[in-house]
Amino acid sequence: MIDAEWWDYDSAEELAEAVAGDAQFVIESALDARGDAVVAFAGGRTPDAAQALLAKAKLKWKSVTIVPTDDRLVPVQDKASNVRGLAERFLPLGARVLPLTGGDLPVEAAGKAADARLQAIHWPLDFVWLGMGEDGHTASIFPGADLETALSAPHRAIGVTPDPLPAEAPFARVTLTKSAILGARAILIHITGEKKRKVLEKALKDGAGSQYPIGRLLADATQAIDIHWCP
Ligand SMILES: O=C1O[C@H](COP(=O)(O)O)[C@@H](O)[C@H](O)[C@H]1O
Repeated sequence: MIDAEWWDYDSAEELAEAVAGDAQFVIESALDARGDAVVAFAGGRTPDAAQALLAKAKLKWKSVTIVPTDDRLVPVQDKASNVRGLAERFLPLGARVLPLTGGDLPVEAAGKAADARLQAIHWPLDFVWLGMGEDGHTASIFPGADLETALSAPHRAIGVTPDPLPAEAPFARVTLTKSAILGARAILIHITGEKKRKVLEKALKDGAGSQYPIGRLLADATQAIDIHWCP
C-alpha cells in the first residue's frame, strides 16, 4: 500500500483554490530556503483553473523555473502543447518556462534533447504537480512498451510513443521519468471524477504490482504525497 494523504473537496472551485495554495506554499518555501524554485507542472485540462489562480499569487516569479511534467510532440502553438499554456500564463510574470520539446525531432531524439535541456536547471525539483488519465497514466508514463524504460531509465526525460495513442491527444511525447519525478521534494496529485479516484485508489493499494503506471511510479516514493480530488 502506498502512503498518501487524500484531500477531498465538494467543488472544482475549492479544489483549484487548495491546489493553487499548496503550490504557492511549496514555491515560497523553496524561495525562502534557496532563493529560487524549480517545479514541474502537469499538462492536460485538469490543472487549468488552479494554475490560473496560482498565477495571481504574489511570488518572486523571476526566481521560479517551471517545466512541464510531459509534453506532446506538437508545435508549441498547437492547443495540445502542454508548454504553451504554461508559457502564456507564467512567462509574462517573469518566470522561466523551460520546454521539454522543440524542433521537429523523432521521438527518441526528442527525449534525448529534453534530457540534455534539463541539465540547465537545479536538481532535484522542489515540487512535482502530477495529473492522471483514466488509464492510470501520469505525466506521459503510459501503459505499454515504453513503461519499463520510463520507470528504470537513469535519465530525467525520455521520448515515448503511447500504444495505443490516447484518443484525446494522439501524439508521441516526451516525459519526465520516475527518476526525475521521485527525486522531487514534494509530490501533489490533482485529479477529478469518480473513475480517476477508483483507478488511483487501486493503484495505491497494489503499489509495485499495480496494473497502472501511477502505482508502479509511486511504489518507491519516500516523500509525502498529497492527493487533491473533487467529484
Ligand atoms: O496527456 C496528459 O494527460 C494527463 C491527464 O490529463 P487531464 O486532461 O485528464 O487532466 C496529464 O496529467 C498529462 O500532463 C498530459 O500530458
